Amino acid sequence: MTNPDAAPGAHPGRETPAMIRLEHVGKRYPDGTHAVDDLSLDVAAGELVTLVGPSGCGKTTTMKMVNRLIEPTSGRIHINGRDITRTDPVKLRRTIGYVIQSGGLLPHRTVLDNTTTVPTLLRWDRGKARARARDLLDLVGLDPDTYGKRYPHQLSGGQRQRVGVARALAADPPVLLMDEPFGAVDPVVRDRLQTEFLRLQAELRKTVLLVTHDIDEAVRMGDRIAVFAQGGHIEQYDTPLAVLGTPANDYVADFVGADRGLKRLAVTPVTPDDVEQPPVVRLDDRLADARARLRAADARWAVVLDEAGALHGWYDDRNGTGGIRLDGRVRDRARRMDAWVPVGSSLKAAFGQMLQYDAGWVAVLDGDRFLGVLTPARLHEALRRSVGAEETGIAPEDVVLETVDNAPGR
Ligand SMILES: Nc1ncnc2c1ncn2[C@@H]1O[C@H](COP(=O)(O)OP(=O)(O)OP(=O)(O)O)[C@@H](O)[C@H]1O
Repeated sequence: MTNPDAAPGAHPGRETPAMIRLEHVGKRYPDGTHAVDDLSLDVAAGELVTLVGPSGCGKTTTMKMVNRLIEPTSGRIHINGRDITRTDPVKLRRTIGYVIQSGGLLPHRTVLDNTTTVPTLLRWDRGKARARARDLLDLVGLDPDTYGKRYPHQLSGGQRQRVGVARALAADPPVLLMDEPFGAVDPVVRDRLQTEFLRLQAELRKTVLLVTHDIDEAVRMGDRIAVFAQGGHIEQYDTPLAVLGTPANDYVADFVGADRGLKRLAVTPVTPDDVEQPPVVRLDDRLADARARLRAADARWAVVLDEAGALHGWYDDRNGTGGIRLDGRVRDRARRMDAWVPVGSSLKAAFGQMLQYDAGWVAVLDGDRFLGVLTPARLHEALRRSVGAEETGIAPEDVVLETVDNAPGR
């Protein structure tokens, strides 16, 4: 299963031919350090793979061998079927976007000039290169008129990172290498940059290798995660759900942390099977009719939709009619409620909405269509089902749970 927060079209790679293939790759530095050892890895086109592990375990060395900033001492690396040792390294690097932690911008060049670096090296027409750079700055959330003429020191850390991403994408490379790209900014900015990059990736579907030492970032960003250990080998290479659900060994279990059950919230999607159906009334319904419907369903509250069928909020019958005439309309008693998530969002996003709105449920929508509500009990069930599925190999929807009483509207 792919990461629900990750790019929708990005797929775990087994069905499609690899865009990046490492075959028994090793790197021994001249001083004898064995940084990478017999490492094999396939990354499918359009897939985002995170390389995660503690400091010094060979993640950066592995990544730099893909654009030949470092030469392997054994093994083969192919990009799109071509052995990269047969490609001139300088030419190769112009076809691979590269984003590093500090942004890696040239300090004496403006943001616009930094962004046009690779297209200029590729001898693009100047007008075309600048137009492309402006589009990309816009895409990464920087107004080109405001920021294009600034120098890197006139930007915040987060803005520099955005320019770094725009620059890496300028020549439209199929492959993007990102080395701790969000490492130099504070957690709030990092979270925003991660979200923005995932949105961008959903559109661009680049083949991405992203190095991080942060398991949360690896889980959030990756379609698949490669967990590295000291000595430069991979202990597990799988989807975030599988790595969190069934760590391959004690090392991986230790690395992903004791709270891996919680981390699964971020990678388990809300499906239509998870929602329940409380009674639904419309703003224009008569209160008497709404009450009758609630009574018939033995429920205390109902979801309220507006005339167009969009979520408005809820109607609570618990306090009786309190003197309000029953020939009134639901709109007289309805309360607004903005807690909702699109189907397919992560359970974590749904839980976040519940907390933000202090709500006992969130509506789940498919486009504008109301599918039902997710309650804390249902959320817990979905999480347990996903753990059960991982342990038993059964599809999540077929996992049988001993359920708690969580009937809607009660
Ligand atoms: N030029 C070099 N010469 C000798 N050893 C090196 C060289 N570059 C890196 N190493 C060693 O190779 C190992 C892997 O380094 P690498 O930078 O790939 O790790 P990493 O997982 O990216 O670490 P970090 O998260 O700290 O960046 C380390 O032990 C490091 O000290």
